[in-house]
This record gives sequence, structure tokens and C-alpha cells, in this order.
Amino acid sequence: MTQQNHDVPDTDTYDAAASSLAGHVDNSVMAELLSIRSSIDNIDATLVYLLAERFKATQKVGFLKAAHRLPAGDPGRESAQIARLRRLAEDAHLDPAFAEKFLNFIIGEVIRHHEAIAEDHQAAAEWK
Ligand SMILES: O=C(O)C(=O)C[C@]1(C(=O)O)C=C[C@@H](O)C=C1
Repeated sequence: MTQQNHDVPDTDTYDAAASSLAGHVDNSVMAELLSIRSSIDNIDATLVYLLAERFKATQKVGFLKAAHRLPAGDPGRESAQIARLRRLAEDAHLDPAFAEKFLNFIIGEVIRHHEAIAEDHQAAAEWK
């Protein structure tokens, strides 16, 4: 028998109108909220696809670095990326500190992936 967790909505049957506010706010306010949320849903979906593409690219970098025994992190590259993103964020009226934190969060995950790829690569080389 399959178990269902009722606290976590099923992603296959996404309810765009799900809200703890239902029944607590005027219908017109709810309608406006749902309309804005439909843009948020599109943006979130785009972010997922963009991140998936970025991780596909960084995975290739991970394999290249492992094959040539290069370090997972490249602090010089990161400094340049952070400075650039902070400038872009300012132009876009996004908090530069948030942009930096977000990039660092993603890069931290990429470095973990690189390290895992390098370990696998090393283990495979030892088997030969
Ligand atoms: O460009 C690289 O060398 C990467 O490994 C990718 C990346 C990134 O996610 O942008 C991740 C780790 C490095 O410290 C720098 C950049």
C-alpha cells in the first residue's frame, strides 16, 4: 500500500489555489493574490529549469577538473563572479548581499558535487 503524507502536497496534482488564507479574505483579494501567484509560479518553474541547466554545465566542469586533478573550488573565479553579480543586482534593484549569498549557496553545492565526482574518479582509477 502506498503511504500518503497529507502535510506535503502531491507535486503531480499541484493546486495553484492552495492557501491557508482561503475563507479568511474577501474573494476579490483572493482573486488578486492568485493572479500575482500565477506569475510567481511561472518564475519558480523557470528558476528550477535554469538551475538544472546550470548544474548540467557545472557537472561537466566537475568531470573535467576530476580528470585533470584540479581543485574543486576556484576562489579567483568566485571573486569575479560575486563582483559581477553584485553589480548586476544593483542595476536590477535586487539586494546585492542577497545575490552574493544566493551565488555562494549554489557554488557551495557545486563544490560538494565536484568533490563527489573527484572521489568517484579516484576510486575508479584505483580499481584499474
Ligand atoms: O568554474 C568553475 O571552475 C566551477 O567549478 C564552477 C563554479 C560555479 O558554480 O560557478 C563552482 C566552483 C568554483 O569555485 C567556481 C565556479
